Amino acid sequence: MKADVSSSGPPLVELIRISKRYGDLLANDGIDLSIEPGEIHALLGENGAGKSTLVKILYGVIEPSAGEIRWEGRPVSIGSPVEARTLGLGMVFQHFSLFEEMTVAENIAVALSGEWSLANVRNRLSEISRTYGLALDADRAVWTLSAGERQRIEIVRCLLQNPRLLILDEPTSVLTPQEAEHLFVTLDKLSAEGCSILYISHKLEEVRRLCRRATILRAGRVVATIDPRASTAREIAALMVGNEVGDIRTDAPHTPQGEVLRVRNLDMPPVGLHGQALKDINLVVRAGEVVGIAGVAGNGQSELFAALSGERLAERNDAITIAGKPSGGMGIEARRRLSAAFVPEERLGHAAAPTHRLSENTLISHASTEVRSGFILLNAAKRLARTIIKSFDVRTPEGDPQARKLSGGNLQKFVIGREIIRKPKLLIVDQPTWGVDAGAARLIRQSLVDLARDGSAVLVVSQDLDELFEVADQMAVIHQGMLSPQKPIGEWTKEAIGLEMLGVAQAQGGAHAD
Ligand SMILES: Nc1ncnc2c1ncn2[C@@H]1O[C@H](COP(=O)(O)OP(=O)(O)OP(=O)(O)O)[C@@H](O)[C@H]1O
Repeated sequence: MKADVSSSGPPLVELIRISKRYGDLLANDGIDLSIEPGEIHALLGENGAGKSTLVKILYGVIEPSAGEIRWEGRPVSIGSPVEARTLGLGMVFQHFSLFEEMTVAENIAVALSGEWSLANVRNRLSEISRTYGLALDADRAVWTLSAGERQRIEIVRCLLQNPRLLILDEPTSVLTPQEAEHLFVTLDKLSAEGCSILYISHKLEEVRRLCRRATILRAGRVVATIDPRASTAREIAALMVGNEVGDIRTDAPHTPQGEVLRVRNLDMPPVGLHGQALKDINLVVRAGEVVGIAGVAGNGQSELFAALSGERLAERNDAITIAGKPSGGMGIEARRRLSAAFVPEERLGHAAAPTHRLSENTLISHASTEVRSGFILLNAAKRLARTIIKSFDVRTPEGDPQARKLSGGNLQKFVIGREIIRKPKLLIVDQPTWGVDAGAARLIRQSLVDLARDGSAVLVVSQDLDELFEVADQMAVIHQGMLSPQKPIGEWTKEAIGLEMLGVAQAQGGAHAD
């Protein structure tokens, strides 16, 4: 099933024997990759395989240690993102860099650093919106927009510069299924017009839908270039990790016990001008079960996490009860002492201190066992870090590296492992497998299910519906700070969830049969 994408002229871009060394680690090891004009080319690989490194080299963010880049057959050196854009490269990053208070048109004009007048931007914006089906209102302030609309701003910003190659890094992780489908139509159109696309994703079904060629990296090297349509998602995942990726086991009998978390009529005002208020949240998580919270990003998930973890305190102590104790007014440390553990969405900065070593990062949630009379037990911290690394298959560039040196997915495994290894009575985790490859996602999901089957209560907030259907016993949907009734997973359909996500069910008085 070798891929075949033929074209008469030279490829648009060729990466030849690209290598990047970090100390002893070869993050990219002699990578060859070529992209034809108009091709949608997938770049796949498990966490830490070297995808971000390669794309950063192509976009001029980091310098390769060796190798050559050719653009339409000519050797080029891409020293900065500005040079990359001049050449015809556009990149849509996972994290958007937009100014909340400014309008769509102002944000685009600012990003183009004065090359375009506001009037020009507005004209071209409506033209591009129409041509590519990227509906955007030039005068809306960014803070009023969904993640999908924000992503459209970034795409339009790239398109205004007529890119020849568009790089997209996990673009659908912030989108609803409908928005993702819409994006695919736009990408198909761009490709038909001759714009090439380099598409990084861990979602193999969408890669099969979109791409005719995929380059698969493992440990910094190209292990295969395939036509993804000729393989199943499972076969591609096996190529990425070097062995079979199985399904998760959830078959142990599900017998939930007593309540570990009870949320009663929780209200919380918004933080700042554009935060989301929480309105009359009710929720129960019992020992032995996983409860999922679905919803499109920005509907109050982070506010709910802050309220449940104690990063923000509730007005009423009895609004939140953990292990039988009213805890609404308790801070995070006091809640941890009730055997609760928390994994926030943002792993670097929030869940882990970037410039601290992994052993030091264990202190964030293990201080009670690693600090004695004010002294840090460094050897204990190092031992613990080693155990987490081993049990959760964290691939590290060196023995005890700084957190920032881990690839995104590997840091996620470390942070989740650090909490699960405590065997907490209650685990609350926000977006557990965001940016994580298929093998690691399976490991993380299995650990969550196993923790619940061992008697803990687990609350998973996730935008990934497939994930929730895989791990959750009960589910509720959050929309504009309100939570739908919680129901057993078998009673939900994707359609009913979609209606709750859009708030249609609430407007109709509930699409749920409770
Ligand atoms: N600044 C750095 N210093 C040392 N090692 C680094 C640095 N940046 C990345 N690495 C290492 O390079 C390897 C490749 O990382 P990279 O981020 O390219 O992987 P990736 O395929 O994008 O992974 P993910 O899917 O998790 O984002 C990893 O082992 C990572 O730990």
